Amino acid sequence: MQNLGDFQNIKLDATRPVLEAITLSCERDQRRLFTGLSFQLQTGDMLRIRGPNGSGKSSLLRLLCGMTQPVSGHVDLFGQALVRQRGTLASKLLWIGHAAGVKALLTAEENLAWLGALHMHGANASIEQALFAVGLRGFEDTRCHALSAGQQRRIALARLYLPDLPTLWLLDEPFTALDKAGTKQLEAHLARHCDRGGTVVLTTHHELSQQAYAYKDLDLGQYAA
Ligand SMILES: Nc1ncnc2c1ncn2[C@@H]1O[C@H](COP(=O)(O)OP(=O)(O)OP(=O)(O)O)[C@@H](O)[C@H]1O
Repeated sequence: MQNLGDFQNIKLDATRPVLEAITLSCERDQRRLFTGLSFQLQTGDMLRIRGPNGSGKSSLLRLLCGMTQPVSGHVDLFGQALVRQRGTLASKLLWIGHAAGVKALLTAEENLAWLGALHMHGANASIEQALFAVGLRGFEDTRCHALSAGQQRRIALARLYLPDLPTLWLLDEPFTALDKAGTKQLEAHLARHCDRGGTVVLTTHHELSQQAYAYKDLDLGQYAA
């Protein structure tokens, strides 16, 4: 079994953590990706997870939202073990995966209604406004197989503009396929969310603008064997 490295604790100032990783170790296909990873995130924190392809960024995000289990260690959410909150996770965190996840035969509006269904109910006006916010005005009724990769990504990201969202956002490669304007807009939206007391964890190869937000950095590549 290959050990790709140990982590140091990331010291993030804290009272009651929104999200806490406690000595997490992760394996995939009997291959050790990381060991002893610990950090805490508070309201207002933005954590960027970066590192080379295959270093375990998406795997870490999946641990943090309870989709997979660590080989050792655990994740706490709002001060309680995440595994004991399985039935209520949709109201506590929002995860957007690295694939756009849209259905080709559904329209932009239908896709967003479906993607947002875990967090909101009804409210067509909100769906329309969210699509407008990501620049898809006029594409509401277009089936997604007729949209570009960047436009499909924008549908997935439109979830971040729906009302009554959980405050903790876990985003896997959210900047993929976005143009410069879309990237800038998303950075500003994430910064605004944190300014309002939200918490964001994202994986990306993209260099975030330091001016947009004083984000924390976790470089998995530093720990690769
Ligand atoms: N579905 C899977 N089944 C088994 N192993 C997987 C699976 N997906 C990824 N892996 C392995 O887990 C390791 C980490 O993958 P992961 O997707 O977490 O990396 P990453 O840092 O997000 O990569 P990238 O920058 O390419 O998105 C890789 O070695 C990969 O081969």
